[in-house]
Amino acid sequence: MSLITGDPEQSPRDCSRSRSSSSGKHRRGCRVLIVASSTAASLASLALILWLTLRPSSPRFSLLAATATVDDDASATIIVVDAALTAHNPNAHATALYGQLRASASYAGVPLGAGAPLPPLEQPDQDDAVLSALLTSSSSTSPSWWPAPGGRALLRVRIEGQLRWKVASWVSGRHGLTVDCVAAVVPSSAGQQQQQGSSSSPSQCATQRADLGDAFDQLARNHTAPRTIPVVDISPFLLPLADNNNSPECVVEAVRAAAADWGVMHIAGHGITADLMDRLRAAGAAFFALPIHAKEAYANDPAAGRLQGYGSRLATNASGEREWEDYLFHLLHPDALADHALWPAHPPDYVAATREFGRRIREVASALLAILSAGLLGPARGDALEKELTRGRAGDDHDLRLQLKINYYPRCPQPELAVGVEAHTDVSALSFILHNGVPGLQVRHAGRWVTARDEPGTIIVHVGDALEILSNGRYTSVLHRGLVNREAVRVSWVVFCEPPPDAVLLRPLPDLVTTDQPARFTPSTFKQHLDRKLFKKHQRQPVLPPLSPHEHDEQQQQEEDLDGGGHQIN
Ligand SMILES: O=C(O)CCC(=O)C(=O)O
Ligand SMILES: [Fe+2]
Repeated sequence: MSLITGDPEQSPRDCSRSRSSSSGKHRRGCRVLIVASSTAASLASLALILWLTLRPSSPRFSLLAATATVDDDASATIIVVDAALTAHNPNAHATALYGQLRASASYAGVPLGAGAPLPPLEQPDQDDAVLSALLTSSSSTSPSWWPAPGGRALLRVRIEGQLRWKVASWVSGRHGLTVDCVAAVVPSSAGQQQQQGSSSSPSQCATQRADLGDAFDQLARNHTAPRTIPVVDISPFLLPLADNNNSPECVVEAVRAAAADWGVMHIAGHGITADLMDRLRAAGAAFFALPIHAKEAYANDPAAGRLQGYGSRLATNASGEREWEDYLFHLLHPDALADHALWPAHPPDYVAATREFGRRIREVASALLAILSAGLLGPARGDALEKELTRGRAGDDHDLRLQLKINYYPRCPQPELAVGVEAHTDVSALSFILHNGVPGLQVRHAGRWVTARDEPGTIIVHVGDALEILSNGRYTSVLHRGLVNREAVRVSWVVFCEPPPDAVLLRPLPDLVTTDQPARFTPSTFKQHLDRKLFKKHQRQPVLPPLSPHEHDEQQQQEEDLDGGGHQIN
């Protein structure tokens, strides 16, 4: 009996043909799938490249004018706020699309009415647009908190909404937008002429930054993160007679690894007593507790080139940054070069405690430079970095300079709108930081901001630009910033350890320059490096991104790749 049936579909031949045709279909299907997915991938990467190259900077807002009018009649008090803001789209290739905009105003934390919707707006690149809002509130009694006639009211005018970007025909997702402006107005009554002084003067507005926030919240978040700044006990180099668990070789390796990977570490075993650190803290805190006129006796004048002394950045500065700090800055070492007239006479222990701290930090700086040199060139070359930073010469003119900056960050009611110190790298070789235990310092590591923990008794050490240059990039000048918070005043004492400004040429140590690893930096004096950085900083446009935290991290990284930020006085 034949197994061959009359059904062609069942014959082995047909069967094989049918198999080959199905695998042909399968191959065709696969090809289509491959072409489709590679087209989608190319389009996605094109969109990504487009986004990365054209990534827009957020619009900038300023308050053009605001008036407040009060109409008291028998039955109600009606307050009308009329505010006009300008929005500037600073981008060259991106249109800003604003939607769901709502304006509101408040006085002393009390909302003035329910707010008012604003029409959607499409703003072409480089365009300026005016947003105006008429906000009315009505209450049955005259509000007791309203300023007396002729008095000034600080009104908060806020615009919230959504922002999308349009680049060619591509439109981004929605980002939240919050704009806060403060308007100082003298309210007029309804019968008065408008000119009778109710208008506020133009001022900058702040755009909320998703990456900022209260330093305490950031620290709490950090506690669940696995990454923390390394703590290294350097006592074998500074306290050789102490009971050390570590060998000098282990210390060299731990410091080298921290300086290369993080550019920052907490150092323990530095030999500076808790008593001296407490005296320094008490003296600095007592200075900032003085009345403003007493502090202003030491005022600096950066515009006139006088950087040393007492200064304040409690405002939006010229480059659009909203830094929230007071500071005192002066040379600490060599003592003979210091201008002691700028060292506060009050409290009485300021000079003695600060001078003694300077002496001790100078010793720690030598020990750390020896450890870091050994980490680059081996134990026999422990003197290389300090020699290079001082040209191997003795005397005050060639000695390392120590500059002290005491940062005082007041409590900030809206920490998401301000930053203590903007992201920057220090120009110094090393910076030593002591603080009052209140969180705020954040360092950049592997694409994320990490909030420094309080490690009692330790001193934080940053690698600065000068050391990154000398090490030909093996040590990392750490990007960092200072956050503020609602609850507690933060004070930090930063000692910048630098080469003399003109006497030393900063360049990679010759032993670290090879054909495989050519010099990554061109030689310059410390002063030239500082000037170049300040120049770049002032050229830079502020970027206030209304982006989500992770987008912001990327954007921040991009900005950082362009320029590590500058610092006027370190
Ligand atoms: O306050 C801090 O911890 C850091 C301050 C800082 O980075 C600076 O003054 O350069
Ligand atoms: Fe700094």
